[in-house]
Amino acid sequence: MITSIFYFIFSQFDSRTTPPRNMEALRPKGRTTATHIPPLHTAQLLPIVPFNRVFASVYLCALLAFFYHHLQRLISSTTPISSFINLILFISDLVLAFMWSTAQAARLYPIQRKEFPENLDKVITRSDYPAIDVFICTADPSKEPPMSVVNTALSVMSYDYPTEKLSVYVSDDGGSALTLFAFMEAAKFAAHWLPFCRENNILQRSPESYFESNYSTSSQTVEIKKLYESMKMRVEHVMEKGKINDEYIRSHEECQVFKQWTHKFTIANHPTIIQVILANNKSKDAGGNFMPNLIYISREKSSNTHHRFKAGASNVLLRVSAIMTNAPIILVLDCDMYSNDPQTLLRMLCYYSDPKIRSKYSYIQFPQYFHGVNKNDMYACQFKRLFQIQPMGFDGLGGANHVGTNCFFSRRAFFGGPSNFVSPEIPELSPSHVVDKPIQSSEVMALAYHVAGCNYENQTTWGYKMGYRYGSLVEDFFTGYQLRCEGWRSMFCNPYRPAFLGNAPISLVDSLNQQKRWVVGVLEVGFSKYSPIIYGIRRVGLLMSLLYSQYAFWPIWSIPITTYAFLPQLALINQVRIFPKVSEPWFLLYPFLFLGAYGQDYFDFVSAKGTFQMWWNDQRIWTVRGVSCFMFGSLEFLLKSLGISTLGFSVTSKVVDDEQSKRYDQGIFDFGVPSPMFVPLTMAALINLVALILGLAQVLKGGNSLEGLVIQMFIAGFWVVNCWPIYEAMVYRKDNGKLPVKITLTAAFLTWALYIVA
Ligand SMILES: O=c1ccn([C@@H]2O[C@H](COP(=O)(O)OP(=O)(O)O[C@H]3O[C@H](CO)[C@@H](O)[C@H](O)[C@H]3O)[C@@H](O)[C@H]2O)c(=O)[nH]1
Ligand SMILES: [Mn+2]
Repeated sequence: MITSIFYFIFSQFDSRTTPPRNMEALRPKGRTTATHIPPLHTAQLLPIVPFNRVFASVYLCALLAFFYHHLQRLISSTTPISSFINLILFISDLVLAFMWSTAQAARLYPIQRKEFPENLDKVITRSDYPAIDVFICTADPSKEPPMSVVNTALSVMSYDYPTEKLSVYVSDDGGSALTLFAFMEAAKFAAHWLPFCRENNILQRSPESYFESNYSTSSQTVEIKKLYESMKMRVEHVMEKGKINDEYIRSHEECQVFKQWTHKFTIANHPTIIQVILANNKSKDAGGNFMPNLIYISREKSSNTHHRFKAGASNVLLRVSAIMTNAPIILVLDCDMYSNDPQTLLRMLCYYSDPKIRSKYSYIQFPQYFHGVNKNDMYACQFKRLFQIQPMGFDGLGGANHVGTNCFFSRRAFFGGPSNFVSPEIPELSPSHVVDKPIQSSEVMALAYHVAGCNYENQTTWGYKMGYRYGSLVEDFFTGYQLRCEGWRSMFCNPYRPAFLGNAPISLVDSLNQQKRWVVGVLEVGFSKYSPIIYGIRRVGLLMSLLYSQYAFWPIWSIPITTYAFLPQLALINQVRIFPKVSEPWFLLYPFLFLGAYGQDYFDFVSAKGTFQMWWNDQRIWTVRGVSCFMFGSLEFLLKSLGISTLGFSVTSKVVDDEQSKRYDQGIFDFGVPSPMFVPLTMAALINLVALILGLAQVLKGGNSLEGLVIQMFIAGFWVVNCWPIYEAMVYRKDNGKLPVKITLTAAFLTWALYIVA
């Protein structure tokens, strides 16, 4: 009964979205047609959905009761101090309840898709496959080793796909000759690697990962490994030296190419460089087959113009590729995300071979999976909820969230809504424009240079109505959301074998800094005129806007997390009871709400191939984020909004230091690089320990009954368990990853000051 009321309310609010309740997305395509075409894809609601809906209703009732109790307490507060405490608790719990409701939006209609690439040849012939442009962005050769970028490119160049239909575009915001050198070397190696993969039907086509795996050794593999190692040696040698030795330059043309890096060339000020490294009408591999196009682009930079980080780079890629190949489908990749499955393009075709789908769906998002994550993912870098679990919920509501990489776009989606085409300023950029000149012809090259210029976007709608959207450091989230608001649908495709694998940060500081950037980015969306709670709700419906709000307001988690890290503990130390006694009926709500939310989250997590320990670490890092990057990111957002600071896009390092990586593999926390973000974290660790000890002492002395303090003691104990690695790092570790003494002392002093004030 309750469920149906709940269901009814939501379906009323949500009439603008057309989730699969209209069954369109759920029906296996083709099964019902007269010609008996085998299905290319299916979609199914997850079996857990009925339970989720019932549980959501029950939980909602408990929440209503809980807030009734809260209000009662708030009204009946007698002293200013108790009003203050009750108010803070009320706000914190309100935030928790809001975040709970946003998470429910993902649990009401999650769907799982399946593709059948084996049926593809019954529907489309190879010669009719659409062309595909692949975009790979890199920004800094010192943080993103060119060898790893090159591996990403090689893994996609060797896809099981007609090579003449593939073009790989590399955007280098680092403007580095070394990166271009690496690509020129990679192109030579590709002439051997591509036929090798094809002939031997290799599954792992990133050479680095292939040679790390258990591959079968034959004389051919020995040979190809030698070629790879020699290329790697040259690239790494050049990286070490920081310049390209003459001995590595093999021809007059190559010499001319590198002459573009004149002495005036700097990262912030330089002209555009576009280098066609391989052209599919000219370059042949060792077996005599044509190779895919491979094009290097370093867009023009000038310190007087704003470059819009990755969004700006992606828009240059969109324009240059339009001039050169203008493929209708675009695959966007971060430089570390290599293809882990050569059949992925065929999976994508299971959807996009149907023009009806392409006219409605702007993108197909594949999840981000990572290699090299330690056994229990101690920094919770996999973001299972963001990348694997909630996208199914988004998808069921009509559109998956975009996560910046591993995504197949329909080029048309960058030019206005499905029925509202926004025409670009020159016809050559239009998705319907047919390229009829070879990519290296002088007209094509001249136009490509023109559209890559740093002032090209002035007086155009690039970044606002066309292309990737500007205004947020998480351009991926913002762009995906805007496309959804424009009326595009999108889908989430999560095959059993991960389609792509990337690097996750392996030190605490790196991961907190990455998420601090995300925090600034999402708040830029949450507090913009496009905020999901105001603008979004009218365009995408209540549920979808709730779901987008979860991310747009992601850092408000820090309000309840910080409150529960300090307030009950300070009260405990001062022998003040702030929660109901065990004997009061209201008490029961606390364990129910806590265990209910945690339990359901645990279930979601293990359903996405998680383990108990991974989940445990994940909830620990969630509390860590609450008192560090969420807080600091929000502060930075505030400063940025006030025009006081201008935080940029600090690229996450993909370089691994040996000692650090050893600690990571052993599961030891790394605090080595001092960061102010560690201070509130250490304070939380200290105050909880003190509160727990004093609380226990009081109870043992019999001065205060345990009955009234159970909840406070439990919270302090819970934090102490979660903070265990911090105590270790503070007290008895000697390695370079221990907590810097400076941080411990500052935190201890501030904790003491807090105690005095309280
Ligand atoms: O000015 C810039 C900055 C970054 N990048 C590229 O953007 C990608 C992502 O950067 P990374 O440092 O790896 O950021 P992450 O936080 O790991 O990336 C996630 O978050 C980003 C938004 O903050 C999205 O762009 C990414 O796709 C998404 O994977 C990399 O390929 C960079 O080379 C640029 O091309 N130009
Ligand atoms: Mn990354």
